[in-house]
Amino acid sequence: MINLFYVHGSENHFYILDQTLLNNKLNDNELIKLTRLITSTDNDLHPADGLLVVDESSHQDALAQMRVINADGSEASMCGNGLRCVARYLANKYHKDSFKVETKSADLLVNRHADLAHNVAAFSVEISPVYFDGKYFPFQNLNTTSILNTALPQLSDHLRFTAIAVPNPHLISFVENDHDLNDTLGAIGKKLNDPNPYFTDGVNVNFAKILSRNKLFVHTYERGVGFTNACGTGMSATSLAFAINFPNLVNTKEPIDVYNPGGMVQTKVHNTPNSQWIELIGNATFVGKLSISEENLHAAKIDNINFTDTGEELDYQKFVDSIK
Ligand SMILES: N[C@@H](CCC[C@H](N)C(=O)O)C(=O)O
Repeated sequence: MINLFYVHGSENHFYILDQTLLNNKLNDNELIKLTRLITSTDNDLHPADGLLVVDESSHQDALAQMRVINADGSEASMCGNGLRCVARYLANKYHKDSFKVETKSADLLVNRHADLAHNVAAFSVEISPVYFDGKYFPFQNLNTTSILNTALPQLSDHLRFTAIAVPNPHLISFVENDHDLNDTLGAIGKKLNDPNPYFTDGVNVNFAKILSRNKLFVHTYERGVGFTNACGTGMSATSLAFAINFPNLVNTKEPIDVYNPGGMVQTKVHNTPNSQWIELIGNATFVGKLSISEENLHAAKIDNINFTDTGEELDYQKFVDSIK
């Protein structure tokens, strides 16, 4: 039997599959079918936004490789909440606290962090490379070549937007009321992730409320998923947009507290002319494991649900209560 680990960062849930444990690795079609199974709401599995696939890396510097398959079967170039969970998985497997993980665009540094609370393990992960260039998030028909605190009347009659790839694409807006934070976000997120003339590859859409100096609440409509409890790359890109668009409200020498519907993370923005990257610090919670035969993994089939709970979720919920 093979274990699929059920994990979350800020309640952004995934299953981790370690391909190195299999006699025969799943091919890409099988990975997509498995992702559709574990993200479907038509079964009794714990719900997830995607599959994190761990494999060997051919890069000299990297301990292992992580791939991210979204619920709709598309592959993302990065996942911040997922990388923290994979970092914890690899840290335990290889008895290391600091190492690099190969992702689609870069080998990223991860470090074990002090627990956030009793039994709430945490990791910090590098979010990079950062791009403002439209070639990393192709957009068209918006009558602009860059989106940096820019009004986009095609999308909204009152909001301004910033687009940043980290390196997956994010569109960000700072909003003032709950209607925009939820309903307008849902409408724009859906519009830009259905076939549309503006972002033809889709885009992750993050709406943020500024709570105070170095403090944000971020809500995300994810490409390939829909509304999510939290998006690690989204909170990182939004923190950078916060520092750029509201320099009087951000001290980049201090962490930014980023609250989200599933909890909170901290970000550290590194924004110098020569280097832009973000450090994302947050929980990496292992809720439990689902045991499944290798044959059923290949067939994307579950005969009976064999799930073992770790008990960590109870402690995570206590942590969330403590920050409310
Ligand atoms: N939840 C993730 C981002 C996952 C990828 C995204 N859906 C995309 O397609 O870019 C995170 O925590 O960063």
